[in-house]
Amino acid sequence: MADFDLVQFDLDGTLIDSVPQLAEAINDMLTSLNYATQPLSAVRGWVGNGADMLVQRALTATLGHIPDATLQQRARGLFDEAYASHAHGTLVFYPGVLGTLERLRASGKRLALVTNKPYRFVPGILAAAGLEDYFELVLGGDSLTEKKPSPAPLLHVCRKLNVSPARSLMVGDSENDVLAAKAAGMAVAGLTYGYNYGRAIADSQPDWVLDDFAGLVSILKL
Ligand SMILES: O=C(O)COP(=O)(O)O
Ligand SMILES: [Mg+2]
Repeated sequence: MADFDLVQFDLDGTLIDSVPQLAEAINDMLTSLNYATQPLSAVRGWVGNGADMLVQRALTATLGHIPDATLQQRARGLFDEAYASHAHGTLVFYPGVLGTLERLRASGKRLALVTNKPYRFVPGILAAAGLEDYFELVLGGDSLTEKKPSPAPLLHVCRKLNVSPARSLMVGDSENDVLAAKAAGMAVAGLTYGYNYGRAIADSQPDWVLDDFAGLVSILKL
């Protein structure tokens, strides 16, 4: 494997456990619509394809069928309103994340963040987490016309930062991260502790399977 100059990180389920805040927002949305709330464990299985899909999956589980466009749009507005107030709630990093990011930064690795979360929520979350100065470029799921599993955002970062995909490593918890990286011609490390629709990340065959974020130190030969 090549040496890597650039590391692109996923956010939810990789750096922070954001399901508690997402579940609060989903349940505020459901309550506003006079539906019963959903358990955290269910919400965990719906994360990965951005806010529209999260809302659609929650409504589909509640109604027993896919919501019509009017309800979907109304629910998405309610979700956004609720998530804006919950997103910065007690943020929980996974073990090893802060120390490892600091070590990567100190070693001169270039770092970027590519999440499927709508961009408008991301700077506030990074600031609340104290991560606002770590990433040279931050993309949300709606920053470009395509989100992961499309390789487009990962390739966009490579182009903008002038680093070839072959010298870039993707780090994520979901098959969307692995598929995007493989399609971009990038190596990828998959973390086992995040959200992958309840499936094992190893099934997507990332180049490395890590139980612990600090495992990046040896992949990056620090
Ligand atoms: O918002 C999502 O669905 C997932 O976000 P992520 O890409 O940071 O894991
Ligand atoms: Mg993720």
